[in-house]
Amino acid sequence: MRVDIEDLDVAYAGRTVVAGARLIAAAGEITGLIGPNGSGKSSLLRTVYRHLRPAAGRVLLAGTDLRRLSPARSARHVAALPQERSGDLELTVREVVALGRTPYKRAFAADNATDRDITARALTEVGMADAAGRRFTALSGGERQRVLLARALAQEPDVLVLDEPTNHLDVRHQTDLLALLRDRRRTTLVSLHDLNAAAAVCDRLHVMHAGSVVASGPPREVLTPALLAEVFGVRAAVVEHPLTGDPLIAYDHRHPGLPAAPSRPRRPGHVRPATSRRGQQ
Ligand SMILES: Nc1ncnc2c1ncn2[C@@H]1O[C@H](COP(=O)(O)OP(=O)(O)OP(=O)(O)O)[C@@H](O)[C@H]1O
Repeated sequence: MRVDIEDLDVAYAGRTVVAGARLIAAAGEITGLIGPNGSGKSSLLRTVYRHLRPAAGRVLLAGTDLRRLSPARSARHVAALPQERSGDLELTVREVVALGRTPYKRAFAADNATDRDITARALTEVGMADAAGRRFTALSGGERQRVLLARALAQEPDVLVLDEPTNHLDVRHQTDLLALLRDRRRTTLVSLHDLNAAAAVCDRLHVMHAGSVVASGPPREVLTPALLAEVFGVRAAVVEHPLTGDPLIAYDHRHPGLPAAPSRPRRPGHVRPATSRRGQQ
């Protein structure tokens, strides 16, 4: 199910932090959002999982304005792993994951056999089946992250929205999570700080800077030394990953960052404009 973000503004108490963002998350593709701290990635994602209302513009789900759907209906289509954490849930791991079934149930209805199967499968997929009976609050940060991903998977959404899903995860679990996303092949909108992970897993990337989408395209076209310098202020070489052939960014960690980029960078000429629809469904 395709997601269109059209001329989106997001504001907090009248302060605009995302301005005129346009992008498409094509059906069945993994669409990555990258950008420096504070560039607006979470704010944009919050409008897709309806934590925030757009100040202007629209989010379309398969052509329908999200705001025309009831919360329960949109929750059957869109599930999120947000940054704002429900950290104090006094529930077991299994109960937290079962919350993903809520949009399919009448108020206060108990889980049926299908709900229990889907919950168990989601826990297995994230490698947390053995922890099903533990208290959620007793888990480590990375374990909580995986349980909350299982909750989103149990929601059986058409669209997964993941805000920094690899936060807290060790390298093995990062790799497993990214493989899971690739295998599931559903429409996924994901923000990532790890640009090498983004290069490996995303079909298309959108780069945010100071509230605007400044470049869009396949990772190979977007992740260039010039863009990394201009948007992220780092010196880096982009080489070919010796095992996978994906772009691999080799950062120069020996020297401080480059001089601060202007808040509205020039759109790099070699990157396809953000509004391009070529190759999208
Ligand atoms: N709840 C909020 N209330 C007020 N301002 C906010 C809120 N959340 C974010 N902001 C501001 O909005 C701007 C964009 O923040 P946002 O969290 O969307 O960026 P981000 O790209 O996700 O950053 P990061 O990479 O650090 O997670 C920042 O200036 C931030 O301070």
